Amino acid sequence: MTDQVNTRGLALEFLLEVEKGALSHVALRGMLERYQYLDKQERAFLTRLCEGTLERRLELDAIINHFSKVPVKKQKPVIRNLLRMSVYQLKYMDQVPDSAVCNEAVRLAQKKGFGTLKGFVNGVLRSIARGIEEISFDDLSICYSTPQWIVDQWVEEYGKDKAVRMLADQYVEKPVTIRINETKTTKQQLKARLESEGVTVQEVDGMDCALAISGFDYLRALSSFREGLFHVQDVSSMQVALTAAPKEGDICLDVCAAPGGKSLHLAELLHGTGLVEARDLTDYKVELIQDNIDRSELTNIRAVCHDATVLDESWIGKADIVLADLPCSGLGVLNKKNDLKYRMTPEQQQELVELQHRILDIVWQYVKPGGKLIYSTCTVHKAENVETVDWFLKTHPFLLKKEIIMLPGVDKYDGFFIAGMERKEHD
Ligand SMILES: C[S@@+](CC[C@H](N)C(=O)[O-])C[C@H]1O[C@@H](n2cnc3c(N)ncnc32)[C@H](O)[C@@H]1O
Repeated sequence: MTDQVNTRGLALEFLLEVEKGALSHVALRGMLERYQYLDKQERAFLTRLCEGTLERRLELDAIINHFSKVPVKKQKPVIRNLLRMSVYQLKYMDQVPDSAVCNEAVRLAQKKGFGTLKGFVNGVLRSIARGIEEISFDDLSICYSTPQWIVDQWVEEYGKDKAVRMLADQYVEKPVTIRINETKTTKQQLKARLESEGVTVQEVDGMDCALAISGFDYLRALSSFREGLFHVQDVSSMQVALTAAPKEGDICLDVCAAPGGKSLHLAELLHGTGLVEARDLTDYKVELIQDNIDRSELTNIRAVCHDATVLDESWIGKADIVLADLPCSGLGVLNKKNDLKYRMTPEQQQELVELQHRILDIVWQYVKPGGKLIYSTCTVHKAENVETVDWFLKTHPFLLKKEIIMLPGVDKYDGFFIAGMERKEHD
């Protein structure tokens, strides 16, 4: 590693940006793109330090508060984030010697204009380095660094054993799964191509259209990705288009489609026939879908800007399949979105439930009699899943054909919910 101080300085910049409200995955991607000159090992160190410090924040703060006279909340943002990332290294990055962690933190404090607090940073970190093995926390919220209200909701909805497995799953390292674009390549060809690009490739049990990849630097550096030979998608998300099971010639409408993973999957399953209209709320989101369509070179799909809460009379009774993969609290994918848990609130969850009801109340009208409505979310919150479906079925002319509930850490892949419903022939 050429310059760890620089790498740590970048991690500190990232943490400050996120504290000011930036989305962590956007900020991290932006930084890795700006600093492409970093070598693979430095990028891995930086990614781990940024993501790890964020995802363990509540635990790190509890450790700092145990050893520091000034509580985290009262510290200057630069100092508290510097301490958090240093404690993360002390606790979770065994390859970094404790003395290096303390020395680099002191140097960084000075470099950032906090020379007067060098003694404080050094004192707190050296006490933590000496005492870290002796402190532990019983509280699930601190142990798994997850806000108390989420812990309470999961224990109430799933019981303590499952809730603990769901909490622990946030920290399990998983390979990236990809869906093969079978209109452009085969599994064997793609496997060989990825291996020639230095990627480690594994089969995914029971999923012929998927592979698990690891050991690559970043996706856009792979020509196989730029050529649209695959799409990054979790195995749970792949179940959505598989549940929809489109027949050749079907007309499909995805009402909340960006960045387009499930729409593209539907279009691929149609083998060049039929149509998928992939909609989202803003021009920016529609551009994301369009980029993915361009990369995949599929011709039976188009991206359109439309607000799903507004009825489009021209589509009433026209769709064989309507996909409603709706905005949700995302609590099934905390493994991938490491700071979402701090941003979500019970009030926002309630607003999302209301939005889901509003959208479903409009979009069911696009389904032909006998056609399918697929409702899905990437959360485990029952009010957004089974309870929304119960409400929908009581008030709309549909039958439930299939319900899939996947819990992180309990089932093998991301937490996800899918309800496959069929419109009755007569309302
Ligand atoms: C769960 S994501 C969809 C993921 C997508 N189906 C995929 O597989 O790539 C939900 C999407 O709903 C969009 N959205 C939110 N409110 C909307 C609205 N009123 N109308 C249309 N789209 C909306 C968001 O912009 C977001 O892209």
